[in-house]
Amino acid sequence: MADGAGEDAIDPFRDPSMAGNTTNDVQADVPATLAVGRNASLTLGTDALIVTDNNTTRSILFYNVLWAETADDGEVIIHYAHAVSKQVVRPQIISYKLEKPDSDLAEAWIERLLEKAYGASQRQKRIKVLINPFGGQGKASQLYHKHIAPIFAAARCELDVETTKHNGHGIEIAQSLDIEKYDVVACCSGDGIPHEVWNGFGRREDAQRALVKVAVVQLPCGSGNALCLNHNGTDSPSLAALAVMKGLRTPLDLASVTQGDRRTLSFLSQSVGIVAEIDLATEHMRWMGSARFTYGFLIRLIKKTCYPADIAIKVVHDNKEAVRAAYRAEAAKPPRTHDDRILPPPGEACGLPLLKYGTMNDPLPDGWELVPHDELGNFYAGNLAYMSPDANFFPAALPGDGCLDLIRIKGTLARTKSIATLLAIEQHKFFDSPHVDYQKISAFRIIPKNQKDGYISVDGEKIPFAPFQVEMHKELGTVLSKNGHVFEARGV
Ligand SMILES: Nc1ncnc2c1ncn2[C@@H]1O[C@H](COP(=O)(O)OP(=O)(O)OP(=O)(O)O)[C@@H](O)[C@H]1O
Repeated sequence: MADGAGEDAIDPFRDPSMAGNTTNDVQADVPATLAVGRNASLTLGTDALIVTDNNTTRSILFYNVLWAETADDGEVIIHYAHAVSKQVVRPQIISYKLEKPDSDLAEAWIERLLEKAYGASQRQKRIKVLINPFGGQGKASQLYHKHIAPIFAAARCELDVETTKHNGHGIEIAQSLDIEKYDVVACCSGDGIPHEVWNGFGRREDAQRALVKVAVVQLPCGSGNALCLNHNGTDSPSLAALAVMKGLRTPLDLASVTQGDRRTLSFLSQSVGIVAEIDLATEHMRWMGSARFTYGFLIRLIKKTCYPADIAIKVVHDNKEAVRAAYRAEAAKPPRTHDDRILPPPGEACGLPLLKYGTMNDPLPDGWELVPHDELGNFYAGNLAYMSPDANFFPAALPGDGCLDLIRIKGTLARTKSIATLLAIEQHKFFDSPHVDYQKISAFRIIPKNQKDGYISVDGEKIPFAPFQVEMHKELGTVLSKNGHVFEARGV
């Protein structure tokens, strides 16, 4: 996973005026170097701020610069995230007095620094922080105060912190949130709170405005932190906080899941079969962290179980070559610098989009065909790539292609082959495994059969063991991500 937090050993003598200069005309005459004391200077390099002080030179990546300002006495103060280890960054400050006081010059230079530090990412985000005190091993509050809040504060964000009080509280908070006051809802939790927040937005009369306007991000404080892994490329709380500070607004497809009379929004996955069972039947083993998924898989494999169902699928790309081509076409595009979706105006009624294919209660849509899957072992539809830190289950997944990636694996597969298939995930050979059926789809209906009871997982939450239907909504939700258009996962 890429991680841009380390202080690079870039060439400090590279001419900063030669490359990567994104400054506008107003700033063109601002010098790159600020003389700060007889033997010290601050220089805006290509990727980093170069600090020369008494013959020592070091660089601070622009990515790590959180804020800069002048103090009353004219001192230039720069706040940045300092890497104290591979997994932890902490805010630090450097401050220097200009050799010749010139507040206009200092302000202009700081503006240029912040432009390089933030690029297309919004500065001083207004953030509603939600902390789930029961997320993961119950340490969300501790993690927030130690690793996350200091980064947000150093970046001069406006923070409004609330602790969730009960199951479903995230839905209530999002449903009544004054969305004009916030740019981001940051969930210090597992994947459960983002799921609730998007569902809370989905219940509003201005659902589409809320879903486009307010980005939902996760700071990894739970046992399942897929949202963060995929968009920030890390499950370290402080690195994720830094990534969120620098995150680009990125549209994310969301799916409607209908079952009975309920319509739920799903951002992560829907599963029936072995993965659902592992996800839901091993909740009591949360203390194991993500290892519980591997453990659960091995235990269940011994049984070699089939989960028969009738399935209808609306296919977009029906074979691996077409899936790979779609992925590569998107990955080849330059990073997104702006969000070009239309934001419905405030006050306009804009509830969730209508369902193109109706609900599970409607007759099968025209052209759909229910196909018996009597030997089904795993039906797994994913919207993101990583499902857990070592599990890039859906390497071809894309945030805004309007598709779910669908994996089907037979339950009759020999145990040795099943284990080889599991191991193939970490070796990045899963996608090409001949035992894995992989497609991109826009909707499906699944009707489990010949089983009294079982597990169905939507975003890691258990839903009743009954038929359900899913339909994708292209770019309905919004996240912040490192590169704006593909996940922080190895693709295909
Ligand atoms: N104060 C609370 N008391 C009890 N449950 C809560 C509270 N706040 C939030 N929850 C619930 O905790 C559940 C799990 O949350 P979260 O995803 O943050 O943690 P997690 O450890 O990663 O769990 P999971 O692995 O199930 O996703 C959510 O369904 C949420 O509604």
